[in-house]
Amino acid sequence: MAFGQQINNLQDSFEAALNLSSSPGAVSTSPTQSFMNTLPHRISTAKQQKALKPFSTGDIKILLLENVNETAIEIFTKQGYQVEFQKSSLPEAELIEKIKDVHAIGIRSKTKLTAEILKHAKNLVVVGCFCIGTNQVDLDFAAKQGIAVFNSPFSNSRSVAELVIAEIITLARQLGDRSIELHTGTWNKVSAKCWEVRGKTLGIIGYGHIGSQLSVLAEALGMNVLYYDIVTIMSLGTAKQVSTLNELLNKSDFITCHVPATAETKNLLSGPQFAAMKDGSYVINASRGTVVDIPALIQAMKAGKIAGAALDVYPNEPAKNGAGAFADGLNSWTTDLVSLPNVILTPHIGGSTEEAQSSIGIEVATAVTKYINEGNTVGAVNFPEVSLRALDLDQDNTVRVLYIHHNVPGVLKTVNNILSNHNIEKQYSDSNGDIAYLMADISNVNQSDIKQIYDELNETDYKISIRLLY
Ligand SMILES: NC(=O)c1ccc[n+]([C@@H]2O[C@H](COP(=O)([O-])OP(=O)(O)OC[C@H]3O[C@@H](n4cnc5c(N)ncnc54)[C@H](O)[C@@H]3O)[C@@H](O)[C@H]2O)c1
Ligand SMILES: O=C(O)CC[C@@H](O)C(=O)O
Repeated sequence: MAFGQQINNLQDSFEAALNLSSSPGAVSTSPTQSFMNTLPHRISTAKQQKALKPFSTGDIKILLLENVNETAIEIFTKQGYQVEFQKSSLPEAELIEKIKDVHAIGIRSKTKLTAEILKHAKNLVVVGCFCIGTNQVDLDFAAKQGIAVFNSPFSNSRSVAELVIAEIITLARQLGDRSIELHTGTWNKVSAKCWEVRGKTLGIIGYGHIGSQLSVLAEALGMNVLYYDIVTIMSLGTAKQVSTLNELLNKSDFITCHVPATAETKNLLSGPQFAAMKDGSYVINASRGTVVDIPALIQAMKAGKIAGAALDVYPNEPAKNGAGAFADGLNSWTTDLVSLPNVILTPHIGGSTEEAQSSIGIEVATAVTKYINEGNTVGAVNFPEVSLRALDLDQDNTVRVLYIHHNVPGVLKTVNNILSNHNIEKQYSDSNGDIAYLMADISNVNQSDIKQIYDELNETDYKISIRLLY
């Protein structure tokens, strides 16, 4: 049979498989003519690594929201994916409409991918969070739907740490107030309650990527550094870990939060914690808006207990830029907060630098592309991390099986019964809680073998989704 004819038959059999399946990932398994037309060319370049494609790259639809960096757009466009780009996040109803149709979505911190929204995402294979935080995505629900989620764990850490350093000095010198006064014509040359930061103590809550980077910068300014974390972490420089949050609060002049949004960190700093701080201390939060109880902070500032605060994050944040967006309608305490002296308010820009955004764009877009094209989940935050070495370009009768399933006894036995009728070149499987993921390269298969493998896997119990790459 001529090669072109074989390819056409293979395409038909995949399209048939597609029509038979009802799994969430099934839409992604069928090659189309445009992809198939590129195959003879790719195969003729012997001894290079084979570029696996899930189906026609031109059919892959990616929705990028929240002004994701152009480096990501370039990477996706080079792959031939269809990219839709929006500067802001979308209202829920519009997001639900759009998400029904896409295979990948790229977001930052504002887009909430709740179970309610993800339920509509029948074709969605992967979410790219172009940021550090992933609390805006229902990670468990996504995993149960067979949707892998990737983020960028540290590309903007340095930017946040630098912002916090700037804020420490800004608060200590009341720079925000002096600047606002002078902008409105008031000359107010004062030194009362303005301090050097040298010799002061910085208390860092959460000594991860950002907290530890900040520790190094603060020591370079001559500050003493204490930190509190739920895990024991090696200190950098001469920083010291303390064993209780209260100890940190009692001993620090500046307290800064760098923890994720979790049930445990909700209102981590509230009335009792402000009361435990030294008189005249300063509070900084560039982590998540849930971590600091802002009405309690307002009270502590009004009582003169806290001398200043810098906030970059809020429980509710506007969906897009614009005048009037930050108001009592969004957070009821806004008027009270903005009227306090020595409060620095920034619109969630801790990670917003050219350097950070461009490297996040590259990092997350590359991870998403590798998952779409190769099934590689290294770096996924809700999936087991599995990777198989690439196929050689001349391995043209090989199919890569990606099988996402519930982690229950007996599944692998069933799956390997199906696969073991063929030559398994290599195979790797891992689990993460309830979700397990198997990658296998099966060689010497023809189109009817591939269709059979697909159909049989599709019938297995506990399957979540299947993709076949070749
Ligand atoms: N403002 C911004 O633009 C911006 C930018 C990047 C990250 N962030 C936020 O900052 C957070 C921290 O970022 P990171 O990269 O340093 O994260 P990380 O995961 O590297 O570090 C977080 C640290 O917090 C600790 N921790 C968790 N729960 C804790 C608790 N209850 N008490 C004390 N410590 C606790 C962890 O053990 C870990 O060491 C992110 O989760 C993200 O939400 C904000
Ligand atoms: O860019 C953003 O929207 C989020 C930045 C930051 O909070 C993060 O989690 O990386």
